[in-house]
Amino acid sequence: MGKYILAVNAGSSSVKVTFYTFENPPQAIADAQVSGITAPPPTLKYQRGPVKMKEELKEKLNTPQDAFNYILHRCFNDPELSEVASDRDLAYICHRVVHGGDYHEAVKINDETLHHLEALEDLAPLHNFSALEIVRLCRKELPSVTSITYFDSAFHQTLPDYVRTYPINQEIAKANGLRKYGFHGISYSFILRSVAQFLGKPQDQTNIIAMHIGSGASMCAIKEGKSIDTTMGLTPLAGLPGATRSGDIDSSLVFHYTSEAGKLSPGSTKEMHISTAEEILNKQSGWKALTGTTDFSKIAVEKFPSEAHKLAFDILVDRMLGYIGNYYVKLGGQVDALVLAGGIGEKSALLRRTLAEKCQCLGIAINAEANEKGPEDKETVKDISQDAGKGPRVLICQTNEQFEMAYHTVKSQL
Ligand SMILES: Nc1ncnc2c1ncn2[C@@H]1O[C@H](COP(=O)(O)OP(=O)(O)O)[C@@H](O)[C@H]1O
Ligand SMILES: CC(=O)OP(=O)(O)O
Ligand SMILES: [Mg+2]
Repeated sequence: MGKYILAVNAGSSSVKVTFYTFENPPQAIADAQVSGITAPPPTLKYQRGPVKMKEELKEKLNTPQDAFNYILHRCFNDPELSEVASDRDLAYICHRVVHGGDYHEAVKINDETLHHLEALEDLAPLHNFSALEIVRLCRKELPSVTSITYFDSAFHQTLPDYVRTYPINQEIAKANGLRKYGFHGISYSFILRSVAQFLGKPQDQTNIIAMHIGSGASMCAIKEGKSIDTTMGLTPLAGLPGATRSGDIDSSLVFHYTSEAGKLSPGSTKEMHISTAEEILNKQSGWKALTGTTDFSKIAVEKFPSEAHKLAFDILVDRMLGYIGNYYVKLGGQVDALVLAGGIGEKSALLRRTLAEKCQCLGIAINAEANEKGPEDKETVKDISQDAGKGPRVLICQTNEQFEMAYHTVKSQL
C-alpha cells in the first residue's frame, strides 16, 4: 500500500487537492487548486514545499471532474514531486461530499455505499454530482486505492428534533428525507478541535458560534462540542446569502419570479436534474445578482464602489447579526468565542470590524491592529479580542477541510 493520502475538495467552481504524508498529524507535501471553472479561463494555484506558483490554464476544463483529472496528472508527472507518481504511492483518497443524508460518519466506497450515495444525488444534485463523478473517476483510473467519503452533513447529526424538523406533513417529510441537514461540517469539526485546543478546553466543554463565510456561507451554534443549530437546511441554499445563492427567502417568492419555476432548468443534463427554481436561487442570486461579482474582496472595501456593493455587504452583515443573536440566546449566553473562518471570514478585516462594532452589547470588542493584520500563514487560530474576559472572545480560524479528512483517515487506521 502506498504511503500518501490524497484529499479532494470539489466545489462547483473550484477543486482543491492536497497530498499528505500518512502520519499523525498528516503533513501536506503538495497543494493544488483550480478555480474559475465556471468563469474561464481556469487558474491553477500550486504549492509544493516552499515553492508557490499561480498560472492561467490554456486547457479547457469544463467541469470539476476535468479539473481534478488535470491536477492529478500534473502532480503525478511533476519530477519535483516524485513521492507521488502513480496510484501505487497512494494509501487512500478522501473526498468531501456535501450531502451525506443520514450518514453519521465517513464511509469507505464500495459498490453498495456508492449506490447508496447515488440515491442521494437527487436531494443535492448541485453539490453531490461533481464529487461523486470524481469518486467514480478514481475507482476507474486508480482502482487499487480505497476512496473514503467525508460528509459535510455528518457533524450536524446532533441537531435536536425541533431544530431539524420542518413544520410540514411528517409522512411526506419522512418518506422524502425532508429535514434540516446542515453543511460545512468538515470545516466545523476542524474549527472546534482547533479552537478547543487554543482555549485549552476539552471539546465537550467548548461553546462557540462558528461562522464559515466563503462563496458558500453558513454559521453553527456549537454547545459542549455538539452542533445544536446551523443556518443551512435540506440543501446549502438556506440561511446566509452567498456568492450566487440567495440564502433564506420566502419560499413562495420563486413562483412570482417565474412561471417556469417547477420546470427543468436549461442547465440540467441527462444525469443531473435541476429545476429552474433551484438554478435561479443557487446560481443566479446572492451578491453576484446584486453587484455582478462573485468576488467578495471587490465588495468588502472601505469605500464601496457603488450603492449595490454597499447593499450586498449590509445584507450579509444583517443576516449574520440575526444568527449571532439567535445562537447567543440558544447557548444561554455561555459563549467562549465567536469564530470567523472561510475565505471571507479569514480575510475580511472590514467584515469582522463591522460585526464586532454591532455586537458591543454582548461585551464583544476587538483589537483593531490584530484584526487588520489577520493571521500569519501557519497560525491556525488567532485571537483578535480586545478585552479578554468581558464577553466572548473573537477568533479567526484558518480552516482546512482537506487536512480534516486526512487527519481522520490517519486516526481511524491507528
Ligand atoms: N481580502 C478579502 N476580503 C473579502 N473577501 C475575500 C478576501 N480574499 C478572498 N475573499 C473571498 O473569499 C471567497 C472564497 O472563500 P473560500 O472559503 O475559499 O470559498 P469556497 O471554498 O466556498 O470556494 C471569495 O468570495 C473571495 O472573494
Ligand atoms: C456546503 C457548501 O456550501 O459548500 P461550499 O461553500 O464549498 O460551496
Ligand atoms: Mg468551501
